[in-house]
Amino acid sequence: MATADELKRAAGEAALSHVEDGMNLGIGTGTTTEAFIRLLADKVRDGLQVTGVATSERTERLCRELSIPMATLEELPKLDLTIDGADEIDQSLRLVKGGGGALLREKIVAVASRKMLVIADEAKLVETLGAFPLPIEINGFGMIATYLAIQEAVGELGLSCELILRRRGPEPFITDSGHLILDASFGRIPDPHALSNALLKVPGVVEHGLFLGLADEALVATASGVRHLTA
Ligand SMILES: O=C[C@H](O)[C@H](O)[C@H](O)COP(=O)(O)O
Repeated sequence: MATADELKRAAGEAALSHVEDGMNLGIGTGTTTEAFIRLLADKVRDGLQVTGVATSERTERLCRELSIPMATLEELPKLDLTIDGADEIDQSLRLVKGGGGALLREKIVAVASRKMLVIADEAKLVETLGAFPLPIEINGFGMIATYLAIQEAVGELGLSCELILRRRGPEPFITDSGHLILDASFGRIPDPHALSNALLKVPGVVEHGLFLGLADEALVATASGVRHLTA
């Protein structure tokens, strides 16, 4: 029986074959992506030439520690490929992301990429999105007003959710871009597009963790091998 770490490594290893010499690569955030980064660093040491653009400060630090050449998105505004993890993946490759709080930069980088490849273990595959709490990145100004406006917007869709301010210890969690995160527990999200549109109409919402129509392919590691899914 493979452990979760072994499955993450298997997905990361499979992703390496999608990386070509000379690519400008968006590099995601999270434990699965970290397994990929370590394998990528070995390839770079062996002569593979890539330039990475990180989706978080945490990823930037790890890549630099491992001597992977890095650039900013300002320097490389168009990327060949982004490789990133996910918290949930449905059959249409719609995703929930942001468990690590990197959703905003992850989405900006994914949109700047010609292709997004998701890497994950099979525990991330779901029939319907929503069991994992949906991260909603909000501006700190008027937090309570934004909280109430989200509840109202969600209610208009006939949904209800528990909204919890993410914390790191006793303090609110602050994203790399200086915002807060509300984790929204829906149980299930019957219409992700409708929810996405409703959330983005709330002015205090900066971004949410629904990635719809962004992932092109996914490599999902299972006990019997890595499944290659396409959108
Ligand atoms: O903000 C974090 C990201 O969206 C991660 O890609 C996601 O939470 C999956 O992380 P992990 O590979 O650690 O399960």
